[in-house]
Amino acid sequence: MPENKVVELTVAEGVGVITINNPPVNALTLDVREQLRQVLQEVEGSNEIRALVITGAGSKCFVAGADIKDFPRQMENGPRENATIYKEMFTYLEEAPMPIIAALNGLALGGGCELVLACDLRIADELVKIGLPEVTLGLIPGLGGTQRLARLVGQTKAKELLFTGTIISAEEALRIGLVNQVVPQGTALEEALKLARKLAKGAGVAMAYAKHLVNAGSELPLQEALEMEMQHVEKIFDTEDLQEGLEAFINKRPAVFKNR
Ligand SMILES: C/C=C/C(=O)SCCNC(=O)CCNC(=O)[C@H](O)C(C)(C)COP(=O)(O)OP(=O)(O)OC[C@H]1O[C@@H](n2cnc3c(N)ncnc32)[C@H](O)[C@@H]1OP(=O)(O)O
Repeated sequence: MPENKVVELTVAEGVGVITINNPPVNALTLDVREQLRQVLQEVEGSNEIRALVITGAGSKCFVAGADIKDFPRQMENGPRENATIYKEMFTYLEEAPMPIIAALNGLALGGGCELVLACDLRIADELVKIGLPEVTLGLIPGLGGTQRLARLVGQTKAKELLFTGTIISAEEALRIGLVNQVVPQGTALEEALKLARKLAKGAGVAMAYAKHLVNAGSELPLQEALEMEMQHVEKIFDTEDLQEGLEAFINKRPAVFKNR
C-alpha cells in the first residue's frame, strides 16, 4: 500500500471506480501516474469489472493537468518517457472491452482533459470547465490531446481551443460534442455510477464490439470499416448473449447477459 495513496480503485456491482485524490487540484504527479498505472492493471486483470468510472476527489478539480511543479522529476528522462507511460494507459482505456465513463466533478485541464478524451463517455457537473491551456505555458498537449480532441469535435474547433488555450464551460463542451451529459452540480459521479451499473448489466460483448468498431473503424476507409462491422456481426451471432437476448424478448422477461 503506497504511503501516499493518491489513486484509489473500488469495485461494486460490476462497476470499477477510479478516484484521483491528490489535493489541492488532483495534478498528475509521478505518484498519480504510477498508481493510475497500477489500478488500470488491476482493472485489466479483474473478471468482475464490466464498466469503469474515472473521477476526481473533491468538487474543485477532476484533474488540473500535469503537476507543473513536478515537471523536472516527471521529465527527467525527457517528455517521451512520461508521455509513453500515459499513452499506454490511455490506449488501454480506448481498447478495454468495457464502457469507460469520465465523471467530471471539477476542472479537467491539460493532461486531465487528455485523460477524459481517452474515455468513452463524459458526464460533467454543470460548473465544470474543461480545456487544453498548454499553449499559455508555451507547451502543446503531449498526451494525445491534439489528436483525440480533433477526432471528437472536429479540426476547426480543436484548433481554436488549442491556439487559444480556452477553458470552456460544461454547456459549451456539451454543445460541441465533447461531453455526453451536463448534470446538476455535484451529481456527475452519481449519474455516471447509475449509467455504469446499467451498462454493467448489459450485453458486454455487444458493447465491447461497438466500442472497438467505432474506435478502430474511424481510422479506416468506409468500405473496410463496414467489412469489419460485418465480421463482428457474424461473431456476435455465435454468442450466448444474443440467444439470451432474443429468448428474453420473446418470453417478455429481462435478459441476463453473461458476456459470452
Ligand atoms: C502533458 C500535460 C501538460 C499539462 O497538463 S500542462 C498543465 C495544464 N494545467 C494548467 O495549466 C492548470 C494550471 N492551474 C490553474 O490554472 C489554476 O491553478 C486552477 C484553475 C487549476 C486553480 O486556480 P485557483 O483556484 O485560483 O487556485 P490556484 O491558487 O491557482 O492553485 C491552488 C494551488 O494548486 C497549485 N496548482 C494548480 N494547478 C497546478 C498544476 N497543474 N500543477 C501544480 N500545481 C498546481 C497552485 O500552484 C496552488 O498552489 P499553492 O497553493 O501552493 O500556491
